[in-house]
Amino acid sequence: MNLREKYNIPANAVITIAGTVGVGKSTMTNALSQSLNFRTSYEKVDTNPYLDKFYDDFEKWSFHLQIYFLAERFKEQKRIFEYGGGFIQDRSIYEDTGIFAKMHYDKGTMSPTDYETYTNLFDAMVMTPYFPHPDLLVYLEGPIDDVIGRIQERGREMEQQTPHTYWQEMHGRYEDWINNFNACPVLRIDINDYDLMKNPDQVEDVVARIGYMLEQTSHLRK
Ligand SMILES: Nc1ncnc2c1ncn2[C@@H]1O[C@H](COP(=O)(O)OP(=O)(O)O)[C@@H](O)[C@H]1O
Ligand SMILES: Nc1ncnc2c1ncn2[C@H]1C[C@H](O)[C@@H](COP(=O)(O)O)O1
Repeated sequence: MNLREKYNIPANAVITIAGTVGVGKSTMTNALSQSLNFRTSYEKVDTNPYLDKFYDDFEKWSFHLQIYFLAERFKEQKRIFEYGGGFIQDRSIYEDTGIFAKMHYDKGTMSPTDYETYTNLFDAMVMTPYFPHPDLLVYLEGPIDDVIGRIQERGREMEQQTPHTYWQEMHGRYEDWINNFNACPVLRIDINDYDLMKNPDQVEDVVARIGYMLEQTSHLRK
C-alpha cells in the first residue's frame, strides 16, 4: 500500500504549499509529490522575465511582475482543474495579493493606481464562486534567521543581495496573514520539526498529518 492510500488521501486532492521565500516550499512540494504520486505545479523562477529587474528596481517593475505571476498561476490553476486534481502546488495564489502586492503598496513601491488595478483584476479572477480553492494549504513556518540562512545557501543572487530588512518585513506579514487566512483549511508545519534533506523518510509524518487534516475537513468538500 502506498502512502496516499495508507493515510486515506483522495487521489484528486489539491494541496498547496505556502510560506515565505526560502522556507522550503519547493523541497516539500517535491517530497510530497513523490510520496503521494501527485503532479506538481512549481513557480518558474529561472524563466520569469521580470524577477531580476524587479529586485533591481521594485518601483518600476512591481506591477509588471504581479500581472505576470497572476497570469502564470491562473494558467496553472486551469491545468490542475483539467487534470481533475491530484496536485501539489508550490505557493498559493493568495500570497501574491495578501503578501507581495500589499507589501509593495504599503511600502510605496507599487502606486495606489497600480495596486487598485491589480486587486480589481485579482478579485474578478480569483474571488468568485467558480474559482476552485485547494483542499488544504500546508503552511511552512520557521525563525527568520533560519529562513535567511536558507536564502543565502540557495544562492539566487538577486535574493542574496536584497537587504535582510525586506525578508524580515515579509516574515512578519506572513504571520499576520496566516492567522487571518480562511479560504481553505490550513495545516501549519514548523520547519524545525522535520529535515527532509537529512531524513527524507520524515515525509511520512507530514503525509499522516495531511491525511488527518483532510479527514477532519472532508465535510467542507461535499
Ligand atoms: N529541511 C531543510 N533543511 C535544510 N535546508 C533546507 C530544508 N528544506 C529546504 N532547504 C534548503 O533551503 C533552501 C530553500 O528551499 P526551497 O525549497 O527552495 O524554498 P522555497 O521554495 O520556499 O523558496 C534550499 O537551498 C533548500 O535546499
Ligand atoms: N507575487 C510575487 N511578487 C513578488 N515576488 C514574488 C511573488 N511571488 C514570488 N515572488 C518571488 C520571491 C522569490 O524571489 C521568487 C520565488 O519564490 P520562492 O518563495 O522562492 O518560491 O519569486
